[in-house]
Amino acid sequence: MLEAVNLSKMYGKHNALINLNIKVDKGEVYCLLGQNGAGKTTTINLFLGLIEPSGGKALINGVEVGADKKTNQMIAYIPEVVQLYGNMNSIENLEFFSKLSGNQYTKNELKALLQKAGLKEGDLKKKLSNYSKGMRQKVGIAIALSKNAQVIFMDEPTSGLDPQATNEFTSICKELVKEKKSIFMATHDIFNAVNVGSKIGIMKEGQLIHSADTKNVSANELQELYLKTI
Ligand SMILES: Nc1ncnc2c1ncn2[C@@H]1O[C@H](COP(=O)(O)OP(=O)(O)OP(=O)(O)O)[C@@H](O)[C@H]1O
Repeated sequence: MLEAVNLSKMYGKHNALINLNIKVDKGEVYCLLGQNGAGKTTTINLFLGLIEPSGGKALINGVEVGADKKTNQMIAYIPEVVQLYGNMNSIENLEFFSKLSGNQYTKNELKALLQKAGLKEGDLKKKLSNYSKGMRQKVGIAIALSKNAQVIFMDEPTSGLDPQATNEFTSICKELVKEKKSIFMATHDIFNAVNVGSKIGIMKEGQLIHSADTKNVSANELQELYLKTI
């Protein structure tokens, strides 16, 4: 699970993140909403250990994210556009990236991970240069699975996906939740946030203005709240 305790970040004199306090348990999906520049990516980067906080702390499974990068073994990150090798197929890409994180899998295990992430058998041997954005994202999810990451961070995971790919993405997230993974995503997609999220936060100018449990809010209500907030 992940936790932010009074997590803050200043870039020079600019307060990009102000005293963020959140807790995401195992099997929960936290969706962070907010306009461009609200501080979503800054929050993710602090959890990834790519930048240092100006105050407070970010914790993964109770371990503070720090210079020793110990927490990096427990997490995976799926960016908006998953960077993969276009001249290799999905099995080769997964083999390469899983080796980088110190894991060795047989071809059958690699195939099973890719299929678990939602790729069809017939697509596994196609070169990545022929993959759609949604298919690349599935390879990203397979990489996260191969790492056995307990916490998965995602930046704008449904942007640019068609409704069917978004639907597939939602189903895969629900499967990950069944395996007690924690997911933290920054998104502008209110409908998907209500659909896949267990908790939602709305951020404005570096501050978390609203938090809600998705059980208690509809997409329309969330949209209204979001528009009022920003
Ligand atoms: N490296 C940096 N140096 C200076 N200011 C930065 C830096 N990175 C981000 N900022 C500023 O911090 C604020 C928060 O940016 P951040 O990228 O976290 O927003 P965001 O919510 O992820 O936006 P988007 O939806 O556009 O990705 C913005 O005002 C941004 O200009």
